[in-house]
Amino acid sequence: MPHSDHSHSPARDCFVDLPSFPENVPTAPLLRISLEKLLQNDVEEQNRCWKACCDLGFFYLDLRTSGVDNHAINGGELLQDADHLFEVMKSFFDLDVAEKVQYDFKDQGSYFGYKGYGEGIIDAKGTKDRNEFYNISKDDILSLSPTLSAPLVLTPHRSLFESYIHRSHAICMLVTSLLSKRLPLSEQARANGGLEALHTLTSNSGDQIRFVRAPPQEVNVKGVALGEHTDFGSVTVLFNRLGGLQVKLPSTIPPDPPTSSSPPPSQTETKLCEDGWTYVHPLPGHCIINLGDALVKFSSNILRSNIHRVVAAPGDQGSVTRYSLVYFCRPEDDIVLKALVDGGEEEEEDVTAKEWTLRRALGRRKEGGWEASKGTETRDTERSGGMRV
Ligand SMILES: O=C(O)CCC(=O)C(=O)O
Ligand SMILES: [Fe+2]
Repeated sequence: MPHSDHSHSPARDCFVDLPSFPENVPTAPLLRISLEKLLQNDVEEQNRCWKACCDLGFFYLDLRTSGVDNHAINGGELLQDADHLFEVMKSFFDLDVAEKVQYDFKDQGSYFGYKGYGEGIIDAKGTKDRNEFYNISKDDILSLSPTLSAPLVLTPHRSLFESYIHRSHAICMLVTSLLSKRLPLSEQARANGGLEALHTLTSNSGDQIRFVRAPPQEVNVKGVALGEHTDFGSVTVLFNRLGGLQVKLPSTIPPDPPTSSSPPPSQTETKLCEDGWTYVHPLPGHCIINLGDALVKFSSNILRSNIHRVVAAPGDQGSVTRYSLVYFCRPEDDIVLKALVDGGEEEEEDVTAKEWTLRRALGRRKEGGWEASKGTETRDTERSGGMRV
């Protein structure tokens, strides 16, 4: 059965006012899962979603619903919040660097707030990244922790952040509850409420909104903006509009071939598609969902947290500034990241979600921190060789 089952409809697949995604590069065959069908408890769609979570850990979620939304989950309103946040993040990134750096809290041991351009590393050699971040803490916005200082352009938008957190978290819980039902959780883990009970919105956690900006790169330099990584948490909701996100496909999943061979892709783009690296084609009306390391650990490798990175956007898209909006849903701070399934693999050490996130996030902020910032990628490499637990 082909992994990819989506049909391309060019008119629907373009974002207005942005160059279109080129047809001459291979793309990742992410399944398109319909939120509407999941909300209708469509078993076939649940099966596809489960399969995507085990095979690749990445899928598109079509948020365009026609009225089946419930109080917590509303695809159309989440899309509206995301549109609004793209505008808000531009106003933040447009501030002077001198102002933005006032909100870099790294020296206080926090990964919330601003990370300047080149202030993170993308590999073991210490190569600098090519993007800026601004991380907003869920606990701060929901008043579960002290309020961090924030620039004036952002403070009027706290209620938008709150709405976006609620709506994204609800999507993450929909996915988590589907996975919780299908995993062979131990009796104890199930009696304790399954995976959902580890992600209560009102408990302290490292959940965060992230704004990302990457400027166009020089044509002959075009390289990696955000180094290869797996996400640390449980479920990630991602909105991007320009290409540049790449996943490293396991050998069992071939990329979708380019739909046109002329003009040929640039040498840099061809090089960026070596070793299984493949572009993800952003789709309007959809978010991209991917799973993080916490779910790999809870499921003892049944679920997949795939390696990904961000490179310069391909084709004409490379001349435009790239923005993306992310929501990271993570287990509550005190939860120990260990197998919750019967007969699961033992972890080498007991690490709580809070320790894990701090170690991984801050590791990428310092030279020589690469090793400490690593996640479950090694298991990923073993699995891409065909190993399945
Ligand atoms: O910008 C993107 O498309 C992906 C960003 C990402 O992977 C991350 O922030 O963890
Ligand atoms: Fe990521």
